[in-house]
Amino acid sequence: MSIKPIQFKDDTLLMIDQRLLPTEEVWLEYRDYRSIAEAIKTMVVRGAPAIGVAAAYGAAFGAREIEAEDFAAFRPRFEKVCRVLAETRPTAVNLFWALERMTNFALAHQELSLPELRERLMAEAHEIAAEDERINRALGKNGAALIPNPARVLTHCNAGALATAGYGTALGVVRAAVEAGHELMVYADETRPFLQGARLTAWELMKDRIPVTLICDNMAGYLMSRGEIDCVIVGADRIAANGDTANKIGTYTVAVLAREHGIPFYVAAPISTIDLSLPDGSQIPIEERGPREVTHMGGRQLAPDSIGVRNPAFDVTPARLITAIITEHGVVRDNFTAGLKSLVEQG
Ligand SMILES: CSC[C@H]1O[C@H](OP(=O)(O)O)[C@H](O)[C@@H]1O
Repeated sequence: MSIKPIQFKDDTLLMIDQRLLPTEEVWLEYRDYRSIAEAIKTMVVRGAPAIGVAAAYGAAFGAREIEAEDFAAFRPRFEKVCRVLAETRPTAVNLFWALERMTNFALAHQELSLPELRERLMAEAHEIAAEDERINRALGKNGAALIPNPARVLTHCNAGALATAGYGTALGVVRAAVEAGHELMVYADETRPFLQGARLTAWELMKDRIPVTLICDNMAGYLMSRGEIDCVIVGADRIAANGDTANKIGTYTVAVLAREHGIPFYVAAPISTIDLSLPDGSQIPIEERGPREVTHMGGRQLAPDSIGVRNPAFDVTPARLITAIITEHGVVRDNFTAGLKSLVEQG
């Protein structure tokens, strides 16, 4: 049973602190939108779908903090809550998808009393969380059919249960393949600088007793050249209308290597990660994070003081390097523009 990194108990949001895994399993408690926004920004909670779920809960808690006579007075204050949450991280479109859904829900129910609206908004956040896990299981089943049996699967970053409300997207495909009886093992890229692969993917797969081997990011090409990788599967933070995909920094590098070696490269993501408003990936905002993630590891300084640092947290893999995009509504193999539009319109 895969972990649920976001839980709601006794009117409190509990989120596992993903900055401390794998050595410390610390659950933090949240009851206000500003602390939830800080948790997203500092990557206590991370992963596109999980960020969306956390933002939905942030909006619901924010609504509870608003004292207003009527909806007309409530609305601008609720929109401010959503703005604070929207300003946390720019790349994962799930964040904005969730906030838009919460805003539209409030507008559609503005005739309710404010106490009732507040409760219904919290219920909507619960629904978004519950839907996410159901979506991941459907996505996993759609993707499992693509995984060879046996298979050595390379992943990058963490698109697992820890990156969602449960089960995972890329790792949801891995879990579904295992549940379908596939014999497989996973090579997990460590994924510098935040080490989601080493710290999170390795940890959650070992908890689920799925064979996993950790590699440094610069080892993937060597293993591919020796025929030791059968397919690659990654998550996504934003997929443009033509299939260009933003994902964790280093994903593009893996995709180029996979193409060079004739290895299938799969992207697994829910429909809420598809952004049809962007015709291609050139306009996807790429988050730049602080230098300390690069210059320090575990509190130890790795580079000279005042060294110049770049730290883009994502890159964009062009659709031409992607074999298929796996969603809960089905798999798109080529002509991504038409295929993705059709999947999104299935609603
Ligand atoms: C299903 S998670 C999608 C995506 O989010 C991660 O980014 P971050 O850890 O910075 O939130 C990574 O790119 C995953 O592939």
